[in-house]
Amino acid sequence: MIKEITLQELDTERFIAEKVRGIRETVGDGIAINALSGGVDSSTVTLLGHRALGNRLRTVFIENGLMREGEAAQVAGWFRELGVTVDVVEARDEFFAALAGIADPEEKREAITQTFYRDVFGRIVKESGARYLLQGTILTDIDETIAGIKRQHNVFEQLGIDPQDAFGYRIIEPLIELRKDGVRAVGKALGLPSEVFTRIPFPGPALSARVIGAVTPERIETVRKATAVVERMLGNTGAFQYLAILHEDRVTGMRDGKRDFGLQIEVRCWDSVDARVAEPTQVPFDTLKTLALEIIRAVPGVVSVTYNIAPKPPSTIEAI
Ligand SMILES: Nc1ncnc2c1ncn2[C@@H]1O[C@H](COP(=O)(O)OP(=O)(O)OP(=O)(O)O)[C@@H](O)[C@H]1O
Repeated sequence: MIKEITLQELDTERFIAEKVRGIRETVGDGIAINALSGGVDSSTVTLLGHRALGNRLRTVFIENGLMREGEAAQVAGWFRELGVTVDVVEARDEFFAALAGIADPEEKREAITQTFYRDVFGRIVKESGARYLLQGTILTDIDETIAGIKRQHNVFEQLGIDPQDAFGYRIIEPLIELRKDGVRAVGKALGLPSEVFTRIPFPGPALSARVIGAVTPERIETVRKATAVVERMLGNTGAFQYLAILHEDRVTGMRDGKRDFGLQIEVRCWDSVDARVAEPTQVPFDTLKTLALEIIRAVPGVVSVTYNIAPKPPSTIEAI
């Protein structure tokens, strides 16, 4: 049973000092590695690990072909400013090959987990000589995995997987006693820029969580373009999260005076505190209309844009 440290109990400087010491003791004079997505958790772990190990921590961003527009360069840029080198590793083909022909949401998650940890990351770890993986697992990830709400792709023990056997490395999880608010406080104290905190949540399976049905490079590109428009145009709503989903069904539309059996994008925008429950944001209708026109203009093949007005539950925030 992991003992929670609440935000009220958290003394950030003491926490950082203890974790830095712990990481140094565990890794000794070895090498550690970590996977950075640019989210708050892995960003905080990256800074903690660098404070403890300096260049003996290798930080990797995996270009899996499922991330948002310009994301790899943006994340690497933030960390360059902080003096941390991020290796961007190209692995698009491997992820798309693993996802080929899969439409079922759970199978997509599984294909991504396997490709990520066993194939791509497993290989990187082997090549690096690292014996330790620093990971940004937080208490909520554990709770959700145990409760069966979400199969987090960074929780192994609870799933009966021994990473040492399965992948050949030991895992260090310095944030495991914290929830998101605690992680933010630690990240801030370590000097993470506010852009990282103000980023909206983004799912582990990345844009593949927003493509209903088959995942192909073309379908991901469609949802990537729609996502860029949604993030640009709904960024000032103050909403908890906003996203675009590409549907499987095609619908009849009209483009340039001709019938066009085209694509359908669903927009979701949520008010929520902790993602457990959520209400659709009351975005002004004019904004929604402008958004729809911009998606149709910017994303080839789209003839229909819908807005989800069902709450969570029974809806979910992401599509899978
Ligand atoms: N493209 C990527 N490159 C490198 N690591 C990644 C990538 N996508 C996900 N990860 C890793 O997988 C972990 C779990 O991803 P998930 O999106 O579920 O994040 P999370 O638990 O909210 O954490 P974070 O806040 O760091 O994104 C991340 O913390 C990160 O270590």
